[in-house]
Amino acid sequence: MAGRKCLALIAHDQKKDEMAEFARRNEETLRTHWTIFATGTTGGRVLDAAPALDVTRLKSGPLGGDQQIGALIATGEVDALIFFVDPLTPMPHDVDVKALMRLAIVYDIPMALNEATADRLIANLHA
Ligand SMILES: O=C(CO)COP(=O)(O)O
Repeated sequence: MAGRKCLALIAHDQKKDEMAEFARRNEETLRTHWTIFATGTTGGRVLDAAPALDVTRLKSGPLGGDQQIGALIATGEVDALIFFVDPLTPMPHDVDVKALMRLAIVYDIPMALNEATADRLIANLHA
């Protein structure tokens, strides 16, 4: 749908419940105003929680999904990134996570790393 913005969603395993709840709680706003790209497992959880959403599932993060989202940012296709990061668990693909955040900074994409910021981001950007 023309005029919709593109949102990238990612959540680490310990944050996936939070992401599912975020999607469920904001289903109407997300459905109306946002096209969503998500890493594989996160996208599955989001669709389970909010089936009406337009979600394209990419590869799982550890298998390259973070880098796919980075590529979309680099080509100008992502308007905002919501990444619920688990700060307490070491990740084998930590370099990919850092690279993705780096691109979000380079291309000046609004980036929410927790729920409080994510709520404000989607509320402000869809207008
Ligand atoms: O690991 C991730 C981000 O670094 C998320 O990937 P999944 O959504 O496939 O679990």
